Amino acid sequence: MGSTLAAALIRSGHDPADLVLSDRVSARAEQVAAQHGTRHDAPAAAAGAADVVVLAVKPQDMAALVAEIRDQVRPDALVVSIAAGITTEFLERRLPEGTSVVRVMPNTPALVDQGMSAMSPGRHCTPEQVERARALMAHVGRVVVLDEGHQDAVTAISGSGPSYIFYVVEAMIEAGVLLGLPRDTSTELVVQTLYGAATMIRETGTHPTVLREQVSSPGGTSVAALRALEDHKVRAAFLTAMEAAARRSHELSPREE
Ligand SMILES: NC(=O)C1=CN([C@@H]2O[C@H](COP(=O)(O)OP(=O)(O)OC[C@H]3O[C@@H](n4cnc5c(N)ncnc54)[C@H](OP(=O)(O)O)[C@@H]3O)[C@@H](O)[C@H]2O)C=CC1
Ligand SMILES: O=C(O)[C@@H]1CCC=N1
Repeated sequence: MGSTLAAALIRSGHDPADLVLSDRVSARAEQVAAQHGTRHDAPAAAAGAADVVVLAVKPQDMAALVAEIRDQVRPDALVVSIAAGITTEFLERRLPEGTSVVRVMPNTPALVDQGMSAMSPGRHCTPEQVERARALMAHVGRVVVLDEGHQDAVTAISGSGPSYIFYVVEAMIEAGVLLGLPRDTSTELVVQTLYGAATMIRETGTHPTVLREQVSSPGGTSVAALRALEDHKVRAAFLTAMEAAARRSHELSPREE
């Protein structure tokens, strides 16, 4: 996710020379930096040189990373975390008093500038810093600012969301193959159907229920399929799945000693 954001910043016109990438494995940072023409450095040195520090490690690695960089973070720096489950309070307690922190949940469609990010500012952020973080994420798609209490739900819906969509796409492609279509034809049919349906929702502003009803001719094929989905409790499965994701996001918040 970190390299996706770096690539997007460069696409949007940021000078690669202004970006410094880091990874636990320095050869990996070096390789990604070479790919994008950015600089790379050890985490503490990179943080010390930055006016915006983006933390993009797994939640389980966050405490160790923050301990590594805390003495180098500039007093006027803005620290942006994209980690699931890591609260602004967790970061504020570990960074020097008064450090400005923003929690952001992005998603992988940022890779094609169609990301969805939800951001929640910490206690010390000024309105200008909130705007700066918003502008940063706006380079890779849409941004909403919301209360941090909603971040586990956001993680379940838009953060992890692409994985469910890809799963449904996989299943539909497989169904096409089962019905005798060549795999590449099935893939093209499914991908364009997904793209078309998503564009319709966005461009018409019509509720998905109405759009679904428009496809479903009385006594026809769509209702036959939708009936089977209801029989298999697919709607309930989605609700349960997203509750599980939100619960997991909450579990990833390390307990304070
Ligand atoms: N993938 C996604 O769709 C999304 C991910 N996120 C969040 O983004 C974060 C990263 O996720 P993702 O990109 O999937 O994870 P990855 O494991 O692919 O990337 C994290 C990278 O950080 C490195 N790392 C770990 N500890 C340190 C350290 N102390 N200093 C420097 N680098 C370190 C890891 O090294 P190593 O492999 O050796 O551990 C790894 O290369 C997570 O917190 C996740 O919740 C948020 C939204 C969407
Ligand atoms: O699966 C995960 O934990 C991360 C957070 C949101 C999307 N991917």
